[in-house]
Amino acid sequence: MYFSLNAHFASVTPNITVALGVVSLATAAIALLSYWRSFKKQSKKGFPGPPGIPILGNLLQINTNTFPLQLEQWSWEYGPIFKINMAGAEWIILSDPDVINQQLKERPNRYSHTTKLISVFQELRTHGLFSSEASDWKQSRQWIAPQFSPGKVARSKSMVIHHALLLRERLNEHAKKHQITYEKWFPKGDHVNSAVGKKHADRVFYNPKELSPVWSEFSDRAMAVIINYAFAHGKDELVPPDMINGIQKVLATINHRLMAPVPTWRFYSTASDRDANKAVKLVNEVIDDIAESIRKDKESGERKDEGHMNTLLESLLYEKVGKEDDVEDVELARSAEKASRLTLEQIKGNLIQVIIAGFDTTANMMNNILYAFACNPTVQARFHSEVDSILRDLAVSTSTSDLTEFFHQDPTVQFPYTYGVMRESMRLYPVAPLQMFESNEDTVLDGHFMPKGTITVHLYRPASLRSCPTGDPFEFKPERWIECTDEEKHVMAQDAFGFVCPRICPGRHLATLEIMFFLILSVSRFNVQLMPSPPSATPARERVQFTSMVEDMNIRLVARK
Ligand code: HEM
Repeated sequence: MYFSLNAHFASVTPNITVALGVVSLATAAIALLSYWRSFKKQSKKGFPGPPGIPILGNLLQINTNTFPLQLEQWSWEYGPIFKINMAGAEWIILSDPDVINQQLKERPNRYSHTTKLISVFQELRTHGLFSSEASDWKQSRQWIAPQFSPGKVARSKSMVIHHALLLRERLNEHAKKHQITYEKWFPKGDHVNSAVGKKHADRVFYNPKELSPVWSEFSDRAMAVIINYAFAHGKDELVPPDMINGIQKVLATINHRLMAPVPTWRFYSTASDRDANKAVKLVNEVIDDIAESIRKDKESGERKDEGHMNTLLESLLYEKVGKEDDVEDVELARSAEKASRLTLEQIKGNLIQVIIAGFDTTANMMNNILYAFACNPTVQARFHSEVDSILRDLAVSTSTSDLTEFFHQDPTVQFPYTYGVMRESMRLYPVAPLQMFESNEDTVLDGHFMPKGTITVHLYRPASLRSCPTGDPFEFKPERWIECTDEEKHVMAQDAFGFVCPRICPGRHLATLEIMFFLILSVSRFNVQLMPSPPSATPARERVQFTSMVEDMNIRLVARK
């Protein structure tokens, strides 16, 4: 019986299979056709946007490492408001400064960071100001922002100068290595002559991997500055050397998770997931130890002298800071008072986040400035001459105290051209070129309905270029920052640290001080040059992870006499 049934099926199955196959193919074809029609119809109405393919839309045209550049190219083609289709979800891409400003002002009620970004930080126990929203954000912002006021940052001058001098030493080592590489690649004199006539003469070499990259030096110094500022200054002995490396791993894991299409770490942990968790645990333990040590200092009355740079953690753990007649000090005291209502857990999450937000951005900015110098030798020469003429003998000084005494003024005022270089690099090579937001309610944009949950991407560079109030917006001209009016400066500067909105970067004064000292005291001692490269060389290009930077720069440092 069993057999006969099988046999019966065997005899009718081919006919049924063919019929079913034809029906399913026809159904699929009809479904695809109607999807394609509705897709075409959708593309016609509403905002313009690049054509995509059925079902996936523009998804396959997006490369996770270079997508800001891709979106920017489209923004020039399709205008300041356009849309892309990400596998059925419509994303709105903005480079209209007014619309961007309006949306930023409407945070956190109407727009917020994407749910994915928030969960990535929460799952790694690094949740804090940057990843929080609404009242959570307000509470953190109230005690963190005053801790980065210009006055408090100015007290860290000596510490930053110390790291700028260390950076100079490290860059000198790179310059020596670059010289060796240069002489190997382009040998002169006897070597070339002796190679003439040889059958397989190997006179010129090129392998960019041999050029020692300098980014890690900027990253190490920027990390050291922010860790010192946050909690480590004066307590260095409590910071294990592997902590810095660990924090870099945490950032790499955050990058990876933000880009990952599937949250695999929720199901199984890879070695890098485990490393990141270990690193977060270690930072937490270090902060615990330092907090305990501060508490003991406080009990034993060993509070540091006035003028001493209190770390962020120290300021928070002393209930009262500074003099009552100083507005900034009163703000700091209020900030400490607000923080005293938080648990150490909440403070720790924020400290880790401040480090993450502060080191990569600054290091990448330094990297991009070097590239700008290499591409603009005339700008570089003018920068050298400004630093040489103002610093004179101090240009080669290695004394932190002499230099701290010299820099009693704001370096952005003392060195206006160098400040212009920094701002111009931020304008043309921004490290935070875009941000993504999710709408928390149904909205209407330019007459178009956007349902709750729509993703909006802000493209800051084309927005800033579109609204540039000075001439030649695509050219690298630091002098525009000196020659412009205050109003023009305000328009040009608004994008780099997060437009003018309540969430403007609280670390901007520290980042500016750091970049200025790194440029004046370290980079000014070198000529940054593009290494000659063959036509087949990979061109320099911006790539984004958590933040963006120029890669494949192929530069060398030549120590100045
Ligand atoms: C060149 C260096 C830097 C650049 C270009 C930069 C840029 C930005 C931008 C564009 C935002 C706005 C994000 C938003 O709108 O949600 C931001 C926020 C933030 N930045 Fe920076 N930043 C830099 C350095 C720093 C430093 C040194 C610190 C450390 C103190 C820091 C800490 C933060 C924090 C905590 C936030 C979140 C603020 C909030 O959501 O209220 N940044 N930064």
